[in-house]
Amino acid sequence: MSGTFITFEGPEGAGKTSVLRAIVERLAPLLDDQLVLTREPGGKGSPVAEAIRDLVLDPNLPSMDAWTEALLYAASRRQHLVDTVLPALAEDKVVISDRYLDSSIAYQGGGRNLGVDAITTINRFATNGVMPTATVYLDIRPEVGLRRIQEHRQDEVNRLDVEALSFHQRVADAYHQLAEQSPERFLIINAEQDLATVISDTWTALMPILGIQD
Ligand SMILES: Nc1ncnc2c1ncn2[C@@H]1O[C@H](COP(=O)(O)OP(=O)(O)OP(=O)(O)O)[C@@H](O)[C@H]1O
Ligand SMILES: Cc1cn([C@H]2C[C@H](O)[C@@H](COP(=O)(O)O)O2)c(=O)[nH]c1=O
Repeated sequence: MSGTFITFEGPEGAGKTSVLRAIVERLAPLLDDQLVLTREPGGKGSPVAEAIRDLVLDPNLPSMDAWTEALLYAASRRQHLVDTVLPALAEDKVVISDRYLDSSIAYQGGGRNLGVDAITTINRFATNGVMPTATVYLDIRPEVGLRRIQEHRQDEVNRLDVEALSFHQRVADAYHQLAEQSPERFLIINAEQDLATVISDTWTALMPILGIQD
């Protein structure tokens, strides 16, 4: 792996989609075809991973065993790495992914109570230890993020959105633990600020990693 691998993480409604859109708009003219924007579960250029996404997020499925869910996320991740992330990094590109393995540790390890160690083990196996260069963490209290979604967005409700607040609190707690353990990788952004400030803070944090001068 030689390119730059940036991941965006956060609880529901943290603003990943909005912030990523703005960051990519600013980066695209600078990086041109050296920039790859993708997302998990699923991923750009990975039909198998996308098929797993449809399954794992389907709100109409009655229930799914938590370990099955964890394995499906890991399988989607594996396919996305092989199809999209690793080839781009081998060409020295900048890959930005909306979510990666920290999501599994937070949602399945924390939210579903499967434990951080077990989910880390499954994902080490799935990723062969490929870790992001840096991770932007949009830090928001779960109740604030969920309120944003309820107020502004009625579409695309997935199986995780509808979990209880206690689930989302465990997700946020697990993210905070990860950030504490890997301060060199996590760029923590206060996502409760107005959107323009969140975007500006994110840009400032990413510039040195991307070797860009303002
Ligand atoms: N800083 C902000 N302040 C107020 N509202 C915001 C802010 N950032 C995003 N929003 C609004 O909150 C809602 C959720 O934002 P967005 O879809 O970007 O978040 P997300 O993290 O991608 O959500 P999800 O976890 O559901 O994918 C949108 O309606 C968006 O306009
Ligand atoms: C990668 C990954 C994702 N999830 C959950 C988190 C979200 O509820 C959805 C993805 O939708 P979003 O638009 O990015 O918010 O999937 C998860 O539980 N585990 C994972 O590994």
